[in-house]
Amino acid sequence: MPIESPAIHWLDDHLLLLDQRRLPAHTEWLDVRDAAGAAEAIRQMAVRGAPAIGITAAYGLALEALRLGPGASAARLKPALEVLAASRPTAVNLFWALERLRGRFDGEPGEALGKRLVREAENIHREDQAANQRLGELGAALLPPHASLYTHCNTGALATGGHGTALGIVRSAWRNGHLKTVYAGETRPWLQGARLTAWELMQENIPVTLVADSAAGLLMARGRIDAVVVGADRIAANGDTANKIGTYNLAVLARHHRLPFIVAAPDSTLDPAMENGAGIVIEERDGDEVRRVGGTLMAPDGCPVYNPAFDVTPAELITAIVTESGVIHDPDRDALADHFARRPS
Ligand SMILES: CSC[C@H]1O[C@H](OP(=O)(O)O)[C@H](O)[C@@H]1O
Repeated sequence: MPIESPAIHWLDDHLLLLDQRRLPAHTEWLDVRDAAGAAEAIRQMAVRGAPAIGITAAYGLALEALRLGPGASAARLKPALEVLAASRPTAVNLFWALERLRGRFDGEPGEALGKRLVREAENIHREDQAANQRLGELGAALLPPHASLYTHCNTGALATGGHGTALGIVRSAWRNGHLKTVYAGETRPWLQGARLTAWELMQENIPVTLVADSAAGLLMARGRIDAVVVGADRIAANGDTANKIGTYNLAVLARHHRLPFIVAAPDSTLDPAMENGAGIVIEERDGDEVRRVGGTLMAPDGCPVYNPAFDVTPAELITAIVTESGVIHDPDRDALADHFARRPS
């Protein structure tokens, strides 16, 4: 008998929505009823994007407490915490969300504990939606009218009520007339840009052109890009930023072409305990994600593969980091003003 709770409905909606998009069959519809199910949804990337991963982990832990019912206690939830924390290593939002729920363990155990955890998971979800709306507005305000943006990967928009982080900036810029078009990098090997960003922007009639990742340099060299906008999975205390593999390449290209490179992420992506990017764990994923495209083998079967899912962009290559708290890192603030002043009107 499924446990009736908002968490389940949300997870079903989220996973179902991915399923309804008829994305290349990456995931059959996952039936999430407990922490192990939520961890599998995160591991399989049925739910992906740093904020969405944190929200799903929170709901997964709450589901576990509901499943335990009168027997729910901090001790009995420990294995669930561990299986969720082990699902993916790079996005700090996952650990931040679990810590938020751990902070609600004290007090009456049992059903009351389950209710407290559902409430906290819902708070995290709601706060993230508001944060992404706010940071979208703040980021869009950095852009000149009719900016052409380059995006990489996707930014968990689905789980944050359609705002996302970099996509939050895109949506706000579109609404206030600061957006001409978006060039969405396909983002090999998982193709978040092709499968999610292009899909989401077309749903909202926001001008988007899908490009191979390797086209980014030509677009910048030909003056087709005004700024690069990306999300983040973990931002160290000095501003070094982990994001989808290929982000660092774009930051070097943007610097060479003197283009603003903007990172957009909620405060829950900040990791003040991490001094700099050297200590950020980079997830390595299965080689078949590179060997195969849509399930079809494109490389010799068994060919050795190195498949890091993230890289780290040094703070000095980042023009601005935007969170709901504002522009919190702008070592190169002049780059924005300088670039946009140079643009032909
Ligand atoms: C605001 S989403 C942040 C981040 O998450 C994505 O990684 P993945 O698709 O592997 O979960 C990507 O790095 C996004 O930029």
